Amino acid sequence: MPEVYDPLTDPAPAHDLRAVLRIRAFRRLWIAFGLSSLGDWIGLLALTAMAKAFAGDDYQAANFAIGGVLFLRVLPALVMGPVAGWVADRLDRRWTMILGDLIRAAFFVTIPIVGTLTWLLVATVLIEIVSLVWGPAKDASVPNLIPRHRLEAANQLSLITTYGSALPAAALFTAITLVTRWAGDFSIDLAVYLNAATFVVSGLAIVSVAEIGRTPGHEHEEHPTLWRTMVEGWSYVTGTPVVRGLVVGISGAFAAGAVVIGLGRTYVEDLDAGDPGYGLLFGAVFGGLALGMGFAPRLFSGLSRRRLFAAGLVGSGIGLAGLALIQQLEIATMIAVVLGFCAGASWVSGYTLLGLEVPDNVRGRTFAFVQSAVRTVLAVTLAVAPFVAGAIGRNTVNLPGDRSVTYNGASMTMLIAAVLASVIGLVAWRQMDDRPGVPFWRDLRRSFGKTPGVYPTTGLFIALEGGEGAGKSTQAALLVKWLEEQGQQVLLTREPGATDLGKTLRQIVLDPATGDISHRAEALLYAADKAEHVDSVIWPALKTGAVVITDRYVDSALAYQGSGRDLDLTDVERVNRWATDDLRPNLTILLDLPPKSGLGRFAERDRIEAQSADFHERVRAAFLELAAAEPQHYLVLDATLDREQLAAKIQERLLPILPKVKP
Ligand SMILES: Nc1ncnc2c1ncn2[C@@H]1O[C@H](COP(=O)(O)OP(=O)(O)OP(=O)(O)O)[C@@H](O)[C@H]1O
Ligand SMILES: Cc1cn([C@H]2C[C@H](O)[C@@H](COP(=O)(O)O)O2)c(=O)[nH]c1=O
Repeated sequence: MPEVYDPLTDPAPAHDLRAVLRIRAFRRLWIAFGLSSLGDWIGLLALTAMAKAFAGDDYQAANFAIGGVLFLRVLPALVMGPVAGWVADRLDRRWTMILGDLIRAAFFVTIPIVGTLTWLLVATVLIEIVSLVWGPAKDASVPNLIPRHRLEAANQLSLITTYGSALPAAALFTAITLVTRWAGDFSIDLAVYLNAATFVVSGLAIVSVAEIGRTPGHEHEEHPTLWRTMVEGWSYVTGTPVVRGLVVGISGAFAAGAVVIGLGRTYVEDLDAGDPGYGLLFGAVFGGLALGMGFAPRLFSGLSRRRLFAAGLVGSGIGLAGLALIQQLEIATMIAVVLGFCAGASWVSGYTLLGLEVPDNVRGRTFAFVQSAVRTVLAVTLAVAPFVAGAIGRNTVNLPGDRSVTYNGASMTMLIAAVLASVIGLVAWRQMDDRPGVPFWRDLRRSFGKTPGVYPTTGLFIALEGGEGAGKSTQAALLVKWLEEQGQQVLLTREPGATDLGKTLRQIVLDPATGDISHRAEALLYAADKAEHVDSVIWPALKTGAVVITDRYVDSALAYQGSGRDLDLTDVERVNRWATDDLRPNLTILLDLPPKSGLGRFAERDRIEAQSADFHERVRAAFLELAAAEPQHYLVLDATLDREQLAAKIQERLLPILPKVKP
């Protein structure tokens, strides 16, 4: 049985990489794939060096041998991707990975022993085929080992480890070949044996990750044939708009990157920048990529991942257009960093979305499909882009008034790719947007640099939120009763009005006699109630280990004063975070009800209830938006259900996260 991890048991922010590594099963898998990646890179370096050695002194033969190794590493993915996905979804993923590692180790060991170029090339293909199965089995397992809200951080770690291990691998390879120089060609053999050893250790590390196992819940399913699996996988990818958008988008991001790599050489030639310029451009794109993967999720922590994915793509397109149009190396380098950043942001969020949105039983196939699509796009783009650039050539167009514009093939091809990447980004946006009607710029401004918040580690903090008459007080009372039956120490409180000061403030804000007051004054009165409430009621109770239930909290201020009154949401948020010391509920239960139904449950109206229907509609939409931005901290319920049904759903959600009751 997989360990049960609940998002609420570890209060660390979602993007905290250390929190992901605290999850034992993931940590072990991470060590394993870190070693596999290290081995993979050492293997690539060692095999190209060995191929050159086998080819002898003939310059042309050596180039063909090295090119052969590189080509054969890409080729199997084009042909074998769907088969690899079938294996990853059908077989026990843990054993697939263990055997995969051991088989790869065995193949590597045979290469220096057999000692021929032909076997080296054959073994390269066989190793690559095994890797093709291993990768999707690993990618598809990760979402089962960690809570949903940590998947992005886990993917950041995976990508950083996979690509970042190239550096230590290069250092290790150099060290081995330098230290064992006396051994001649045998020093490369040593590198290959070391590489095989990393695979063996990786396989052994996976033995201890029992949580991976076979896809839970699918043990008794019939096993479809390879052909049916492929057809089903294909119809799933093409027939599910979100997944289709993701696959098209990820391929687009890779095509944009491949254009820069494929045309970089001629592009810098046109800038008279030569080899150093090429190195700079290359470094800028990859540096930006690493920054995007590492920092974009944290920087835009409040932005919907679907939006971040599509916006990253459009950003890459715009960056590419900038590169094409600006013919100055310094500025081009800065643009290349931005381009890489956008592509990195898109890559990590796309990868995370695949893990979140694709059901477990087709996840292996989907990852394998993406792997094949990406490699095909890379191969085709790398081959076609220089050809298109060459066909366009260098041209000068004469303009009226003795003016002329000179453009070259590389820039023009980049411009074409820029338009394509932007269009793909927009198509992905249309297919996937999960916040229709919310303007992107407003969303972006709000999400930028949001603070992670403080989640209590003693006791449990629960907020009930929703519009007027949604049933919060009713559910709060039922919840208190149930929690006490569970032996919990419970405190029920509310906003505004739980303290002496709060009672006075409540009277002011809700009494119709108060009339119209400044919206900012209203926001500050509610915030003052919260400050007193948190300091004198909520924190002291949490510190004793109690379950604190508050009937309304900060979300009410964001919805009523922020969206209802239309104050600047960032300001309202800042004031409320300050007032509450950024204390956040472990779980917010949102009871969603059309305002008409809720208001219809009362005869009398207080000052806020008496606001317009539009006001209450804005409030409802704002609550839903807040929940959608951080689903791991919310339980959204349809409040038209009857009281008992709602209470049962709340209990089911809370049961696994209740504090341990002291005997
Ligand atoms: N699930 C339900 N179905 C139908 N009526 C309900 C339901 N839950 C509560 N009610 C009724 O709706 C009215 C409002 O309920 P309640 O006071 O719990 O709502 P509330 O969200 O706390 O309201 P307020 O906006 O004043 O905070 C009460 O008369 C209650 O009995
Ligand atoms: C906390 C909080 C509340 N409000 C509004 C929402 C309601 O109309 C009232 C509280 O009445 P209830 O019967 O206790 O639900 O106040 C708000 O506008 N801003 C807030 O921060």
